[in-house]
Amino acid sequence: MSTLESNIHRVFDSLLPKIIARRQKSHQPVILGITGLQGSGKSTWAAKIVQLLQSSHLNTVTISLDDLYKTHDGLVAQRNQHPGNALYRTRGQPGTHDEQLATQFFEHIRANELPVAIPTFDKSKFHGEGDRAPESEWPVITTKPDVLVFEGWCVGFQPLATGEVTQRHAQAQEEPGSTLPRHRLEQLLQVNDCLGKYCAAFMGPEHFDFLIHIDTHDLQNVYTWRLEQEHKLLASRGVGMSDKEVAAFIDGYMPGYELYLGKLRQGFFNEGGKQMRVLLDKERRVESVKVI
Ligand SMILES: Nc1ncnc2c1ncn2[C@@H]1O[C@H](COP(=O)(O)OP(=O)(O)OP(=O)(O)O)[C@@H](O)[C@H]1O
Repeated sequence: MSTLESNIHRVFDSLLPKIIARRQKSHQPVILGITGLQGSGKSTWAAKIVQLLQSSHLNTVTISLDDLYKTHDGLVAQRNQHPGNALYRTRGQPGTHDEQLATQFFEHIRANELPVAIPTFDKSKFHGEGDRAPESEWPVITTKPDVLVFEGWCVGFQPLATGEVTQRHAQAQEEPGSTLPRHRLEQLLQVNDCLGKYCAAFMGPEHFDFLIHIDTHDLQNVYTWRLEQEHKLLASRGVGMSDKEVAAFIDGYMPGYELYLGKLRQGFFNEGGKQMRVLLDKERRVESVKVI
């Protein structure tokens, strides 16, 4: 077993009894969130955790926040409505997902209203801009899930009060390296407002039972990981972003990290014991795991 696998096992082993206990208390599926920085391994962790849950005889389904994007038309409309907002130039930020689709999906899952189709987004459409896959291609859940694993880069983020965003934006003008000054305050507030709507509808602490947060001490590591990933892609497939494109891509996520990671690190839930903070070092080795 690789080191990564054994680390995932370690986290899983401590979470499993809690998941089973929660499952026995309610008919609703257990909702486990997995969140983490770009390239930190969210999808890898999610896939392995799903596999381990299945082998523990827990019927498990999974969805990524990436599958809940607006249609291509919706993404274009969002971009056109906010022409000056660089954060809406591509998909990714709160505001680029279909809140109604997400809300309905989670409501059906929670109410065990089957069958439920899992929304699917095809990133290859429109030269990589992506579009929702036709509904006929969505996988369908026909048996009651015990666990739903919901993975996404901004899962666990919670909106800040307007005054707090204003203050952080003002302070950041003096902070070398901060990406916040690259955006106007109202642009950050637009995203913050959408995040608030997501949390009220389907992504707030009350919508999850447990959360795994994959984090690191130094956000610069995110650039290193993504560069490595793209270099591997270039070597194996001959396609991939240039180093400059990678940096610009990651830059788009930094304002979110700068604004929302503080609260997530302190704790997503009001009560303790439900969040696991996995801290990775520069080589993506697990440095520590803390239950919050
Ligand atoms: N701990 C690790 N050590 C080395 N490589 C890793 C580790 N975790 C993941 N990887 C590799 O890094 C790449 C990105 O992993 P993965 O897609 O799981 O990350 P992600 O956080 O979901 O990324 P993204 O945010 O880009 O969707 C994959 O090629 C994966 O095999």
